[in-house]
Amino acid sequence: MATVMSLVNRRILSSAMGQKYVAYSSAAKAGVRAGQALPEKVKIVEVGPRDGLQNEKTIVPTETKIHLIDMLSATGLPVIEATSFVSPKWVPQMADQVEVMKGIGRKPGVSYPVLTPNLKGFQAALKAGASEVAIFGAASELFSKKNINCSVEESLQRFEVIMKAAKEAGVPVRGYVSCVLGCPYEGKVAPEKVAHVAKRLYSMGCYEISLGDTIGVGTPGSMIEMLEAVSKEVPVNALAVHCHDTYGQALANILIALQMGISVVDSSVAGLGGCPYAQGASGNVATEDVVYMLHGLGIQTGVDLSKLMDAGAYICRTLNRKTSSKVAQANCKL
Ligand SMILES: CC(C)(COP(=O)([O-])OP(=O)([O-])OC[C@H]1O[C@@H](n2cnc3c(N)ncnc32)[C@H](O)[C@@H]1OP(=O)([O-])[O-])[C@@H](O)C(=O)NCCC(=O)NCCSC(=O)C[C@@](C)(O)CC(=O)[O-]
Repeated sequence: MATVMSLVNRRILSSAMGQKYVAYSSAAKAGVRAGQALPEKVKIVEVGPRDGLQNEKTIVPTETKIHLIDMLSATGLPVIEATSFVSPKWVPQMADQVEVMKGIGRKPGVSYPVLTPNLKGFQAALKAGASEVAIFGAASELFSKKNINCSVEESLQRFEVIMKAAKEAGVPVRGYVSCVLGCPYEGKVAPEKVAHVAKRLYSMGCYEISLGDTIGVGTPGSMIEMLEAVSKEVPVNALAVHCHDTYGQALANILIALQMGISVVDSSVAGLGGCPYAQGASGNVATEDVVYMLHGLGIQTGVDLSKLMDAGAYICRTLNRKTSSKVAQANCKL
């Protein structure tokens, strides 16, 4: 942690002095190599409207979802995951996916991907006007079974079918790997398993692979180990991290990922969320907290933090819940 703190201090100092920052890390054992620069820019993938809301117990009105997405569109976020085309029997909260896609005001330059577990979901997404989709696999057999009712291998075969249809339709596809740092049913997950699934998704044509710490159990140590294994199989510039914050490790894990060359971070406004098939998992890391940290490091995101906090305050007020964002709490926007 001392290394990370001095890294942060040096970044702030050197960015204040207008110099190009270079992080000299002593964590070489862990693969954080001396001389590795932090990225100048980070792309934030906002997953609140999908990952955040999918776990809400009471059905959120469609207009609320649309208003949230429209508010997020005004913040400068480049990607907002809007909904998912999954079975309404499995995730009733996402049953209004078509209305959400029809109702949102799409801002030019912003991408609104949706989750598609199978060809049926992909076709419905296309019909509803989705111009980007995401397929979602797992590094754990039991989680795959609980989440999408098939084995990891079967899921990859299903995804090949989606990829073929997506290529024909000219739709870019993002790939998720869940349980990269631990599984609610199997416990520890070997980094090699994560690397295997990530490689398969990348080889079939996903332009980006998002590595999900679904239950937020990872630490900087396990994150480094996992990223070392995955980056042997998938170029680091095609990787993203997707950290839940159950154990309060998400920002530290993200900082490690940045040090290792990753420049795409998933997060959820107000820290909304959790996976319905990962009991006990808390929400994603709050987007407000990620933006605050990145801007503090002198890294550009293009996101207006104040507008983002307005969006977070809106959804928390509407759902009558407390924000999980420390930054929002500190700024008393609620
Ligand atoms: C994959 C299935 C569908 C398999 O579920 P299944 O029951 O095996 O599917 P099936 O093919 O046997 O079909 C059963 C019924 O579902 C219907 N169906 C089938 N497919 C669809 C579809 N696409 N859209 C709408 N309906 C669909 C189908 O038509 C049929 O309807 P019925 O004849 O009984 O009336 C199901 O397991 C499912 O929907 N799972 C989704 C679970 C989910 O959304 N989980 C949360 C997202 S993943 C996540 O949060 C993790 C992530 C990405 O954030 C990263 C991280 O944090 O790790």
